[in-house]
Formats: sequence, structure tokens, C-alpha cells
Amino acid sequence: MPPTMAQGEVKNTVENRKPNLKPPTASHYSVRQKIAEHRKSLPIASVEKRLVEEVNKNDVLIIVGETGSGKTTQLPQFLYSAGFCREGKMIGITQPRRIAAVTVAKRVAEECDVELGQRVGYSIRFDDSTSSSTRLKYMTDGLLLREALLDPQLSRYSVIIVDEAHERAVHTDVLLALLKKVQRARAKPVSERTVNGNGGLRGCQGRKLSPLKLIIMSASLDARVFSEYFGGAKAVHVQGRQFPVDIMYTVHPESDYIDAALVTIFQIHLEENPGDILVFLTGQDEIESVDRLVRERLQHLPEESRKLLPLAIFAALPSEQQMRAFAPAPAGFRKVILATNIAETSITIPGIRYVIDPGFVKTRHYEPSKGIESLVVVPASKAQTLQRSGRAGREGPGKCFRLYPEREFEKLEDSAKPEIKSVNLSNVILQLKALGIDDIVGFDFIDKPSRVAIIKALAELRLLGALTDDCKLEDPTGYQMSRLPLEPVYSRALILANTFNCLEEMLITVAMLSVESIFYDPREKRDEARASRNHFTSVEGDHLTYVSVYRESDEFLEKRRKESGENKVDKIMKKWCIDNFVNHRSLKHARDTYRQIRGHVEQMGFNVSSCGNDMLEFRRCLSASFFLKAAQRQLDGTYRALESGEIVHIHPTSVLFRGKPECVIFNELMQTSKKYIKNLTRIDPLWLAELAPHHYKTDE
Ligand SMILES: Nc1ncnc2c1ncn2[C@@H]1O[C@H](COP(=O)(O)OP(=O)(O)OP(=O)(O)O)[C@@H](O)[C@H]1O
Repeated sequence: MPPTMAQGEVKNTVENRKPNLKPPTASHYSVRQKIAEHRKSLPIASVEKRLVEEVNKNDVLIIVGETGSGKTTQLPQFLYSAGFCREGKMIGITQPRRIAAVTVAKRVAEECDVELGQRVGYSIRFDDSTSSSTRLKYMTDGLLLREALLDPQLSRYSVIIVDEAHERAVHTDVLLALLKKVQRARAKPVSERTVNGNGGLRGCQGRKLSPLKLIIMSASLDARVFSEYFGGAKAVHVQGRQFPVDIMYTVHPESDYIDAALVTIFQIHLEENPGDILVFLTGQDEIESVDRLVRERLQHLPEESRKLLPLAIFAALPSEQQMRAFAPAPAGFRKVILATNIAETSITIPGIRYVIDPGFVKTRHYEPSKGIESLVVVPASKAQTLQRSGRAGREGPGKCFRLYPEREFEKLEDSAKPEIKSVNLSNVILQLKALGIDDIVGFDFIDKPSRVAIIKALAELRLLGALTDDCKLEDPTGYQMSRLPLEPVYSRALILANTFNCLEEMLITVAMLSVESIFYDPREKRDEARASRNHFTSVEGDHLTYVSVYRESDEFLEKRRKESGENKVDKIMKKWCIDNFVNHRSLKHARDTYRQIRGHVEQMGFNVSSCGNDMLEFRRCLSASFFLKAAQRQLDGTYRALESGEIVHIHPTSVLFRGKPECVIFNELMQTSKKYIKNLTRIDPLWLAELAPHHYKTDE
């Protein structure tokens, strides 16, 4: 698995921004008027008074409303006007996804006619646009969890709104469980608030706090599960949606949904009224190949029909590139936005009138007994499908093209399985431990993860040195690991690299592993691509190769930056990437991630040193870090993963595919036609016993 990042701390505050003092213009008034009319027209507007009353009466309230009814943008404003931010208190609104937190905050700031970062702001991993005047704070649920590490009673908040709860993202589930505890703690008299040890919250003493209001918002109709979890909490339904969306199905199943999506894109482009298109695909690779195919097919159209602009949105894309999809298309052009399910909920992309939904989603699947985590493409659920079509009816009537027959829709699951049931729990458990919650098996989850999954994660955390043998958070390693916004195995790798004097190399590795595909391998030019990358391919494996790609690009960039100046950097980098068959977007993202994680480890007091050309030391450090994922070659040329005993194969994209070394460590195991291991380094098998003796005991 790539080192999927949890949410982290904050930077770049806008505390000192000056207010905008320009006098309003006529066009400003007309924009204000339009916004006021728009707000009044939203279905939620007619129930403002009732919702405020319900929030006053109930400490937990569940609000269910159709997509686009105005929940995310309006409810916080209603509560602000009703006085919930008196005495400097804040309303926190959490989202499962970063992109939603940012774009909705921007929109609400615009609606309130304030500068982003003043009354309305957002806070996501490594990016904080809030100030001391912020009262409506949009953020990811992971970020609020991290805030709870520093302020266990969330004392600055009067209300927390948990949005898109039906998605059941792992952080949302953990957050809801934590909020239940915080609510109880804040309801107690001050003298009883310090609850330590099993199931408690650490450090809850302090001045008197008002009760915390909790609002859970969801578009799906099943509020029951949340209501039961919160002891029969009241649910309110907001009726109505803003604009109708026509749903179209295919007559027959499509054998190739990529091709079907392409055909539909061009049908809409050539035959339908103006309006942008949003297509839901499963991942970066798919998005990039559809992007290429759209551009190729456009070349065969007459000049006047070529005004179609493909744009991408996926998680690994740097924020500023994601934001391009939100800008209006150039005059006369139609945008076609190729997105993963990160564009599925909460967001409004201006201009979208058409949605194309092939009906699939890539999700994580975890087999705790084998410790295997993989990404699998599965049919989307009904709830996801409804969210997708909802993206088309937000500024006017829309159309949604589902690329499967209607009878298939009926067979879909109502909602996706809670993520907590299908992920490696080591990250979640480490966070709970850091929050002072010790009894994980007895913890009050909405849906309990399996006992095997909990036990496996606890064992992994013990092996990584985060927990003691009796599962207590180990000081200082465990605390340091919980502070880094990374999966524990990668946090541990960075801490170890500090002692091996190769922190710089490990930072590069972790950053490069956090992007989906660093190399660009067009099918028709595969040999050419490999040859052009020969000079930075390391016979020792993929990690060392990533380090040399990163370094070479860095050196090249530094040299050119001096020669040509800052503003040409992006162009120069793009050319270097094309020449070397490196994915420009991925490398850019990896460079960003490197800077961010480096900031974190420096804040923790680590000195970023490099082992220079002594790659042996780096390989030993990789072995010490990833010893849980080691594989040994067998007589028939296949490999056996030492931890699970699974028979695995080196993935053809690995630089070790042909080399077939005796023993390797790897980061990712994926199941397609076979079980493949990806991101490998050749190691000496004796290192395992030497560097991880607690796991690989030798018989003497
Ligand atoms: N960035 C934006 N630009 C233009 N209009 C927007 C923007 N964000 C929201 N809107 C408008 O406000 C309406 C309500 O959006 P809001 O996000 O509050 O709805 P919601 O009920 O939370 O929907 P969902 O459950 O789909 O997130 C949208 O349908 C759209 O018309």
C-alpha cells in the first residue's frame, strides 16, 4: 500500500491578513443579490427556523436531505446567525475529503461576503486557512481527530457537524465514537471531567464548557444506524432537491466501460446542449488513459468540434491542479472532468450538467488473517450512484448517463461497506491509543471491526515498536509515530532512518511511494521508455531507483532555475519528465509531499541527514523498516511472502522483474490475475534476523 496519509498539523495561517477595504461596486451588488436569491431558493432555506430550534433542543441531531438541498453550505450559516458562535466559539464542519473541505469553505466565504480565512476558513493536512477570527471551520474528519490529541474536549467548538456520514469513511466512524465520549465528558460537572485509563479521555480538566452540539448529516435515507448509536437521537428530513436530473441507462451491459464512457463523452459533446461533463473513473491510470484517448479522438473531428477540454481530479493530484477543474472552461469550450469518487460527494463543480457513471469504484480490501491489503475495483453502491448523479443538478436541470442497464442498478448494495471493516487498523488504533483510549476491543465503534483485524493491528504496532508488549503506547517512539500523518509503518521507517543516517533518502522514498505511478509507460513505447530510464534504474530495486529519479530531477531543476528563473520551472520540469518517461503530475506531487513531511520531521527535532552514496546502509534501513513484507525466491522462480506464506510474483513494472534476486522487501501486494508484489528492494536474507530479531528468530 502507498503510505496513505492521515491528516496532519497546520501551517500557513492567515492570522495577519488585512480585511478587504475596497468600496463595493455595482457588479458586487448584483453578485450579492444573486447569492441572496440563490440561498433563498434552496430547499433547506424554508426550514431554517425549525432546524435551529431542533439544534437548541437536541444535543445530537441527524439531518437527512437530498444532494444539493443546501445542508453543507447553509446549516453552518444558520447556526452562526442564531448565535452559536458567541464568546469566540466555533462551528466545525467535517468532511471525509480534503477537496470538499476546501471548495465548500471557499463557497461559504463568498456567500458570507468575507475573505477566506476570516469568519469562514478551512483546515486540511498541511494547509490551514483559518485565523483567530474564524468561526465556521471546514476540515477533514482526520484533522479534527488530530486536534483532539491536543485539545481532548474540543473546547473551542460549540457545534460539530459531521457531514457525509453515510460514506462511513474510517475517520468518520472513529470521530463519531470520539465525539460521543467528548459530549459525555463535557456534560459532566468540571470536577468529574478527568477520565483516564481504559476507555477514557486524557487531560479533560479545565474551565467550564457548554455542552457540545453534534449534528450528523447524510444524504442517504438510512439515519437509523446513527440514531441508534446515539441512543435514539432525533432525525430530521429536509425535503426536496433543487433541480431535476434525468437518469439514462444502457439497454445492454457494456463489456468495456472505458470505451462506453468515451462514446458517451463524444455523444454528449456533439449532440447535447452546452454544459460540462463529469465522468467517474476508478483511478489515476484510468483517468490518464481516457484523457489521452479523448485528446486523440478530438484530432479526428472537424476543427469547430474540437472545443472539448479534458481535466482530471484524483486524490494524488496536487490541490492547485485539482482546482483547475473548478475554473470556468475557456469561451466556447466544454469541459470534461475525469474524476475518481473524490468528486462524488459534497462538491459543486460549476458548469456540470452531465454526469457519466460507469458504476465502478476502486476500494481497499484487507485480509487481516494474511495481512494482505489490496485495491479492488467493485460496483459502486446505490448511495454512491445517487451522489454521483446529484453532481449534475446543482445549477440547473441535468442528465446522468449510467453505463449499465436499469436492472443492474436494482442489484447494487444500498451503501458501501463501512471502511473500518476493510482496512488495516494499525493507524486508527495508534491514534486511539494516543487519545488515551486503551481498551480497543471494548471500544464503542458504530460497526465493530473484526477481532482478528484488531488483534492483527495491535501485533503489528508492537512489532513496529509503537506499543509495548502489553499494548501500551511506547514512549517516545509510539508518540512520535502518532504525530506523523503517515501510516505507522512509514512513520517508523522515518524514525529508523534517522538512526541509520539516511533520513533524506527515506523521506524521498516515502514521498515517491505516496503517488500512484511515477513512471509513464505508454504501451506502444514501452521499450523506448525503459531505455530512456536506464541511467537511473538501480539493480538494487525500485526504492533506490525512485531516489535517483528524484535526485536527478532535483539537480536538473536547480541548474535550470539558476539559468532561466523561477517562472519557467514548471515548463522545464515537464520537458524533463517527457524525455525520461516520468509522470509529471506524480513527480510534482511527490516533491510537494517530500517538503511537507520533511517539515514535520524537522519540527520533531530530527536532523535530515543523507547517507550519500552508501546505499548499502539505506538498503539495510529499508530491511529494518519493512521486514514485515519480505519475500524469498523459490526454486520455481516464484516468491513466498515470509509473513503470510502466500505465493507471489514480482510485478512487471518493478525494476527487479527480470533480475529475480534471492530475497526482497516490498511495500505493496496487489491481487489482479495473480498476487503481485510492487516497490521492491533486494536485500540479504541474513539482515532480517539481524535487524528484526524480535520477528525473525534464528535457531542456534
Ligand atoms: N462552489 C459552488 N459554486 C456554485 N454553486 C455552489 C457551490 N457550492 C454550492 N453551490 C450551490 O449550493 C447548492 C447547495 O450546496 P450544498 O453543498 O450546501 O448542498 P448539500 O445539501 O450539502 O449537498 P450534498 O449532500 O450533495 O453535498 C448547490 O446545489 C449549488 O447550487
